[in-house]
Amino acid sequence: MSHERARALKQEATRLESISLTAAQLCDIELLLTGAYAPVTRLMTRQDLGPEPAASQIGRVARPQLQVFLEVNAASASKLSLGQRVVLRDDEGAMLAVLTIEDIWDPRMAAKDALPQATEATPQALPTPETEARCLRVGGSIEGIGTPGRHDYPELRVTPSWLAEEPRRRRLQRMILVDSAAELTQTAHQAVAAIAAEIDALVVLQIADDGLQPTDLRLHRAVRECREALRQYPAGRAQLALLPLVSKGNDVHELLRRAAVYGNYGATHCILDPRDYGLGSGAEGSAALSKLSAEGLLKTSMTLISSLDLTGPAGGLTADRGAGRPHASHSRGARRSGRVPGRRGATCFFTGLSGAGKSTVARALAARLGQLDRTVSLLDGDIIRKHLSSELTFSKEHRDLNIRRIGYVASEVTRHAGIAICAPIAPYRITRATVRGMIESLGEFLEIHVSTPIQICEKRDPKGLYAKAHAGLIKDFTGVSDPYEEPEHPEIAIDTSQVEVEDAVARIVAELRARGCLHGSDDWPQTAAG
Ligand SMILES: Nc1ncnc2c1ncn2[C@@H]1O[C@H](COP(=O)(O)OS(=O)(=O)O)[C@@H](OP(=O)(O)O)[C@H]1O
Ligand SMILES: Nc1ncnc2c1ncn2[C@@H]1O[C@H](COP(=O)(O)OP(=O)(O)O)[C@@H](O)[C@H]1O
Repeated sequence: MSHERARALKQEATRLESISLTAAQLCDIELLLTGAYAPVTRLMTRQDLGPEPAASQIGRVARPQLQVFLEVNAASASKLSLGQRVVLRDDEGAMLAVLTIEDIWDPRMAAKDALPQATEATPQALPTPETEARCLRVGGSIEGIGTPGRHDYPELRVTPSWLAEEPRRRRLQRMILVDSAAELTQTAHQAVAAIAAEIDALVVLQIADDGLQPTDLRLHRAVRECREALRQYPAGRAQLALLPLVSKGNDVHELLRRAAVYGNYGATHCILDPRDYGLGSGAEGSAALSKLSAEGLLKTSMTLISSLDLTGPAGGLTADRGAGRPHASHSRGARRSGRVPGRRGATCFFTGLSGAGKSTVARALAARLGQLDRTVSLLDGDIIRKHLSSELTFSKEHRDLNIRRIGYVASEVTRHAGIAICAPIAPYRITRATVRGMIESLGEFLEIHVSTPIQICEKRDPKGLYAKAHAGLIKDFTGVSDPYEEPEHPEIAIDTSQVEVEDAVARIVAELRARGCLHGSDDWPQTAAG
């Protein structure tokens, strides 16, 4: 999309009703926008979906392979109507796409009671109070404004068009995509390597992002295990990919959805465990996969391979999990007190204008610390306001109360030798000093001023808030109609118009290490192949 179109959409989006997406919905939108759901490129309407098949037909061609629509609760749906344009946002409020609504329906209604079809121009009369708990489905075309700001493993988050070209760039004929690769045993990886050599294929070890936050160590462990597994393959013949897939179930529909996505990422073959999709094990599972292929439910070029002993305790990479982990020898008591070397508690307190880059750098930092096996509590301004401080306004008193609450939670995390990452605006010097006073005696306190100039923040305007503030639609907006008092002596200052996210993170990690909050050296490999 051209810059002009993106700017126009952003401008329009500031006036539109919003839908806040869940992690799974965010992944769906990303898959639609990148072409990973091709030929589906929009949120489907009832017409796109076709008639709902009877249960006995499931598993036959009558059922569309992909079913991608938005589910919203009835309260949100009551603000929507056919033809309306709405902006889709992530949990922080960043604008991702504009949806033009073409259909809204209640899946539990019989056809005769169904809501009007997409062709009707009139706004819909939607839910009454007794239907409040229901989920309604919404379909229509979407236009992307931005991509979700993912800063955990950017080198592993490849697009379908890029990955599909990778075998050719490496002069290989095919691509074997390994579903949920972190679960595979060492023996299974060796078997995959042998098949790949035979059919001249690149092996892609797929890690599903599963909507996990960068603070969730499960994601980092999966990446670590797959990086370890790469050693089973000859150089240049295998690659990791972190795909925006959240599991939608463990049945055949999920398998078909994944197979369609993998095909769009360029896979000619896919290795998966039929048991993960309720298809039985061994010969039974293989037969079920062959049947799906025979029914024409898979891309013709896609072969599902299931005859390997994929998972299990014997010989698995998982067998050595935990061995050699840092700090295994330290007693629990010592760890709790924060006296374990490299495990001192800390608060990284970001402060700066809206759009300065606090959340982006904070999330990337959380992901980096996770890679270094450090658990983190991320206290982002927007998220805190959604949960802990939902009743507060942006008056001076309420902003102070909000920051003191964040400070209190961060102090508890620091006291227990964790790392708290806070990313509010925190515009007032005195309140920031109060928080520093609450934490400094318990662990390290890093005030990180994200000092990006306001002109840059206004130009970025990822949530469209500056446009609204200038139009007088938001009052007391920091930097426009409310003050921001710059820190005088921050531990770190980062102007993100001059410093890349990775470099900002590296500076903070170095500072944490120098203060005894991290163990060992910062030597995790960051190559494109993982
Ligand atoms: N009037 C006004 N001023 C500033 N910001 C506003 C306002 N209204 C809403 N928002 C959105 O709220 C986010 C800032 O919340 P914080 O809790 O970080 O603010 S504060 O520290 O209590 O001042 C801020 O998030 P970031 O853009 O991530 O900074 C905005 O999305
Ligand atoms: N070097 C950088 N560091 C951080 N953000 C950047 C950088 N360059 C561009 N950006 C963009 O600036 C915007 C910052 O938004 P966000 O992180 O939500 O800011 P804040 O949390 O301070 O409101 C994002 O859209 C991000 O992609």
